Parts: sequence; C-alpha cells; structure tokens
Amino acid sequence: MLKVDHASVYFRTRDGQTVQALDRVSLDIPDNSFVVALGASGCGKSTLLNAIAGFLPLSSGTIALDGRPVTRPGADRGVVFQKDTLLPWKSVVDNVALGLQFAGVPSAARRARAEEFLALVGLKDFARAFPYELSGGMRQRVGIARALAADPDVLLMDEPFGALDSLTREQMQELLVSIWKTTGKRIFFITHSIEEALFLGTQVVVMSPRPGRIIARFDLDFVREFARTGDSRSIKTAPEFATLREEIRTILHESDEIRSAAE
Ligand SMILES: Nc1ncnc2c1ncn2[C@@H]1O[C@H](COP(=O)(O)OP(=O)(O)OP(=O)(O)O)[C@@H](O)[C@H]1O
Repeated sequence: MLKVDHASVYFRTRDGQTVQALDRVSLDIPDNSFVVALGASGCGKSTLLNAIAGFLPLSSGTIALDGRPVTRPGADRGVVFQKDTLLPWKSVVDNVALGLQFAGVPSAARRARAEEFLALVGLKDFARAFPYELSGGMRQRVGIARALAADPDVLLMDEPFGALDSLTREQMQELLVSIWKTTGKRIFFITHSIEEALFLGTQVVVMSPRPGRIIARFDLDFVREFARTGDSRSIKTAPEFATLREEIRTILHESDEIRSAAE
C-alpha cells in the first residue's frame, strides 16, 4: 500500500506570501490499483505527485510506501512527466537503460532489460533511433519504458499525455492499460481530463484549488472492463460513463464557483 496521510504543503512565494498547495490530503494506492487525481490547474496535483516522488517535503502529514516512510526520491518510485526527459545524445535503448546504469547493472544485462521494456511499449524496432527521430507519443512511450525498466513499486505519471493530439492520446491510454494489466504495477496518474480519469482510474480523486483538497472520490470499473474486453468505444459511449462525466463536471464547476465567491 502507498499511503498518503493528512499531507499538507505550504509554499512561500517570492513576494513573501504563503500559499497552501495541499490541505490534509489522504489517499491510499493499493496493490494493482490505478489511482487518478483529477482537477483544474493549480489544485495541487503536481505538488502531491512530487511529494510522493520525494522531490519535495511535506509541511505536515506522512507518506509511506509499503510501510517505508518517503523522504527522498528512490528507485521504488518511477516517474513520467508531461514533457519527456530523454537525453537527446543517447539512443532510445540507452535512454531506457539509464536508470539501470545508475543502479550498477552490467551493460549487457541492462541492454537486454531495456529491449524487453521497449517491446512492451511497442518500440522494439526503434532501439537504435535517437529521440529527435520519434513523435511525441513515441517519446512518452520511451519514458514509460525507462520508468518501468527500473522495476519500481509504483509508477507516478504527471499529465503524461497532456501534450499529445487526441487520437494519439487515446492510443496511449489504451497502451497504458495493457501495460498496467501485464506488469501489475500500481499507477498514480494526474490529469485535468474528466474522460481520461474515468477511463483509466480504478479510483478517481477529484481535487479543488486553494488550498488543494480532495473533494470527491469514485471507485470505478471501466478500466478493468477495458482490460477484459479491449472495447473502448462501448465503454465511453455507455450511459453510466456519461452520467459520471456530468456528475464530476458539476462538482468541478461548483468548487470553482465557491472559490471565486470567496476571493
Ligand atoms: N515552488 C512553488 N512556490 C510557490 N508556489 C507554488 C510552487 N509550486 C506550486 N505552487 C503553487 O501551489 C499551487 C498548486 O500547484 P500545482 O502545480 O501542484 O498544481 P497543479 O494542480 O498540478 O496544476 P497544473 O495542472 O497547472 O500543473 C498553485 O497555486 C501553485 O501556484
């Protein structure tokens, strides 16, 4: 279990003001789950992910991964960002093997493992290509392969498909579900797309801004249904999907109106 317990984060801005980015957020990410944080810009989603990744300290509260307190970055948490962080002078396979190189895995073994994960993301034939030769979607797939090659206990994804065109984005969502199913990794995923959250999450937490709070939680089955049937169209056009989409849209709009009225 990855457990976030009453996590709060305050930032001091350059003009000396204090901003509360997270307000007592509690969240469980159990084994095999796909937890999605959904919310408008500025509601603290990245702050939460960065705290779980160990990139920034909590002001109060705790985060523990399988009972181990999270205090710094570690190989047990793999991170994928919206913007790829590939090294342009290294080939695709060497980019994927990078984390293994830092971990001291011998050269032949890390290449074999990198190739295995490139095959998992459908890029077997691009091992020797360089990042500039790849499309945005392909670069994100390399980033996912790199994060998975280090065999993390949880995959943390910060709007990984936010910069992709809508068709590629849907293809990447479906690929990610098949990766989730094959590897059994827990995933914590951030998005501001209601549809993406509904399609991917076994649990969706809806956040509101200033201060960042969880205002609603949904346990869902669409992703398991897709993993079973492979039929995304019938899921996204189902009446239950549309009803939930409207329910969440209403929650987000109401929270925004309350915040605007308070300012
Ligand atoms: N280093 C920082 N210093 C000061 N304020 C910060 C810092 N990082 C984030 N904030 C503020 O904290 C709040 C939450 O930011 P955060 O980036 O976590 O939101 P978000 O939901 O991920 O937004 P987006 O979807 O735009 O990425 C915002 O009001 C932001 O301005």
